[in-house]
Amino acid sequence: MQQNWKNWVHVTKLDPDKPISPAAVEEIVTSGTDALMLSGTLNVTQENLRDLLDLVAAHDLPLVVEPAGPECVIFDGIDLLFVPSVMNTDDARWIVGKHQAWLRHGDGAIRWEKVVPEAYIVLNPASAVGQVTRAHCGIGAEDVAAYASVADRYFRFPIVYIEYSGAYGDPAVVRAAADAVENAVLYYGGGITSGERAAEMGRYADTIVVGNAVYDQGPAVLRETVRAVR
Ligand SMILES: CC(C)=CCC/C(C)=C/CC/C(C)=C/CC/C(C)=C/COP(=O)(O)OP(=O)(O)O
Ligand SMILES: O=P(O)(O)OC[C@@H](O)CO
Ligand SMILES: [Mg+2]
Repeated sequence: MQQNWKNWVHVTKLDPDKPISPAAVEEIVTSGTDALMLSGTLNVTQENLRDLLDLVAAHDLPLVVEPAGPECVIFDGIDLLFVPSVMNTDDARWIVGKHQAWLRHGDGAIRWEKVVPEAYIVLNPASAVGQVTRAHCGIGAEDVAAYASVADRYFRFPIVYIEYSGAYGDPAVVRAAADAVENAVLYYGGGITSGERAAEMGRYADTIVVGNAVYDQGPAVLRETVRAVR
């Protein structure tokens, strides 16, 4: 399970800050998605994370937690911990500072075999992640490609994540990132609300992430996005 993540083509991102019914969970886990990622920028706590984990744990899909800070790190009951660093911010807290604090003040119980670092390139200035990290979102395809290349070839991040959270991105930007990345797995997330959009971004990204649509349109949308990238 722990190495297999490189083969995922479709990931569903669930937000511990949003309510979800057991019926919706049932529809999500049977949609054909490869894994569930539990993540959000705002209002994620150990408590709401645990509550969501309790709802999804009975099913045997891989479970990933993607923490927005050291306070949302957990290891029990999950398969992998995807830890972001934001490439396109000037605020070093979001590149390495939170990580230093995590190791400095943590209890030393980091399960490194579960940790997968992610290089985020944040491109929607209206998203919570864009606002919180003060990412430079107005950059062009060549800038994005250069960040992707630095993340992949220099820092050797195993994942490069093109993040438009809440908005559908520019396929030309994702294509430029795909051309630039040699070894990393390329993630795309943002505004995937249909099979068409899933297919378009899935042409360039190795793995697509569907988040808000599950809540805004209902979990039925997952099946068509899964079908589009298989
Ligand atoms: C050192 C540790 C353990 C963590 C630090 C992690 C860092 C640097 C995070 C920075 C980027 C970030 C806040 C990532 C969270 C994952 C993410 C992008 C979730 C999606 O967020 P949105 O959809 O914008 O937010 P809401 O869903 O909360 O509105
Ligand atoms: O919520 P959406 O817009 O689908 O974005 C998915 C994910 O990339 C958010 O971190
Ligand atoms: Mg979100």
